[in-house]
Amino acid sequence: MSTHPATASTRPANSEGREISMMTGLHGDAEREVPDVPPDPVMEALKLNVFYGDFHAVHDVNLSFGKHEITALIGPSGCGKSTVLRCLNRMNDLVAGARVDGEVTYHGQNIYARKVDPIAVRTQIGMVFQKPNPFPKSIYDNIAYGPRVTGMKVDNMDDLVEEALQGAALWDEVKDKLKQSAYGLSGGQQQRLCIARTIATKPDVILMDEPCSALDPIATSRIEDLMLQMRDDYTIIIVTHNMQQAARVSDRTAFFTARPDETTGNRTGLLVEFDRTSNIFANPADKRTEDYISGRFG
Ligand SMILES: Nc1ncnc2c1ncn2[C@@H]1O[C@H](COP(=O)(O)OP(=O)(O)OP(=O)(O)O)[C@@H](O)[C@H]1O
Repeated sequence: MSTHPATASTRPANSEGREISMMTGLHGDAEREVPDVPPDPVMEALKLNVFYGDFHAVHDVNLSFGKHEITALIGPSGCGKSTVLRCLNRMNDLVAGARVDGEVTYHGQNIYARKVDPIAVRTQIGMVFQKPNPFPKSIYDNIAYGPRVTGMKVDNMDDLVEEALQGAALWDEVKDKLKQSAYGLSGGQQQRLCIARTIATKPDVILMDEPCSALDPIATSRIEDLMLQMRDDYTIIIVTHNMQQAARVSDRTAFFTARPDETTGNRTGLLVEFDRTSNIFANPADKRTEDYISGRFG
């Protein structure tokens, strides 16, 4: 099993690589140089295990998230992608019966250490959900809400709202209707509003849990463009079922699968392979990755 990019050069070549790469629309390293290992890791998961009650949902995950990179978490349904993502900003604290073992570090500090405030963690490590979930408030108040409730020092809220909406590529579409309800926006606009709401509190890392799964292809494409723009300012970690999307936007990909327990049949998620996205799609090290990305299972 290869879970480290440094092993990439020792892998056998995959004769199907070119075909898979074309199938997924992979942009590859030609557009961006992706180093062998995640640069200046902002976050790391170290021997991460997650349980829901007695159920061992995720086994021993080690991952490193490079600064200003987009990392995609992919794999078949139930392999623990969203569970891992939720551990990265302690969202699993809010799930009854969930227990996390191991460490998640943010700039070297374990976010599960006793003295750490989970609210502060979620301010630094923001999250965008699968379904756009604007508050039943105006566009303006959706953005201003986070800074207000977290007591952020804001010199000029109008400027902050504009900056966040600009950052989410929504400003031009809403600048004349900031006081109107966010519910009047299209699904794609609502999702960009949720991204603007997340960036308004000035996070460092943005977690995205299938952010485009409720959107049409045009809205999806706008969000993907936005992610690529945002990469200059944020570290982004995305769960996606859409392999083309992982190939189009991410620098690095982690492929997970689920292994059934021989006695109980319970399926525990595990990391199979973590590498540069170009390697995962064109030259995967593990047969399970190759089978998945070429559509042979999952
Ligand atoms: N709140 C919960 N309580 C109990 N079990 C849960 C809970 N959330 C997830 N699970 C279980 O943990 C396992 C991993 O689920 P998770 O949603 O993380 O997988 P996933 O790979 O993101 O799946 P999908 O692609 O279908 O969204 C599954 O078996 C799921 O049923």
